[in-house]
Amino acid sequence: MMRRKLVAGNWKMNGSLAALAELDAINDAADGGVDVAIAVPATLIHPAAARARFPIGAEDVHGADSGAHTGCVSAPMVKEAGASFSIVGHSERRQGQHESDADVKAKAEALHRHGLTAILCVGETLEQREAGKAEAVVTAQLRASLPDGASGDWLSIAYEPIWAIGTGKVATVADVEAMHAAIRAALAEALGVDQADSIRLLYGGSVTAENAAGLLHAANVDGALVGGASLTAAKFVPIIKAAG
Ligand SMILES: O=C[C@H](O)COP(=O)(O)O
Repeated sequence: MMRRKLVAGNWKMNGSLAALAELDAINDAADGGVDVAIAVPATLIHPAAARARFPIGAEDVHGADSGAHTGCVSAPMVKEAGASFSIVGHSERRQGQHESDADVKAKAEALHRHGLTAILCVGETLEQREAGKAEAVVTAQLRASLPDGASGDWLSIAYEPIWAIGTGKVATVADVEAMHAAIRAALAEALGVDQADSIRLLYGGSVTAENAAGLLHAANVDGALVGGASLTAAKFVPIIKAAG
């Protein structure tokens, strides 16, 4: 199956109204044969969506639609603001905000309920990798957080080894290919081969213009989830071009 490449940015807790000027140059690069998307802080979704000609998303949503959840935003809220997708299960939320696999599953299902798409993140710690448990940890995480009705129409999976995030340490192409093959096999077991083949698998963790081409054209790699290098057009546009 031909899966279009997706280069997604994640601004994390960075950016400002002034930073939205970066979107103008990204608009031009986003007109090619590669899907481009950027997740921004909740406060920037509305102005970013007005300025971008590609999908703008949230970095997280709550699993419920509304209620007593101080500080959280829901899928219908980010949709109203202009988001068409959200990241869920980023390790910075699994670790920093103690989110469980069940939480992540509920968040993804909330997005689907409201017609939004999801990028669901999984990844192992350095300790787990060094203990030889990386594939077991990641596939268990995936199975437990996989939403009901999972399909490539609305779901992508991002493999983000935690030790590679923001560290400048990149997984080798061989390691990424091995993990993505394990993820694809786990998806096939859960969903059947056809559904599993429809789901895009992104790699995230210190992706830059320099290493993007090798990673993006590796087997079973259908795109990238880019943190630091998505903050400026100068760094992000070459990654989009490397995917093409
Ligand atoms: O969501 C993006 C990832 O956490 C990767 O971040 P990074 O590119 O800054 O390493």
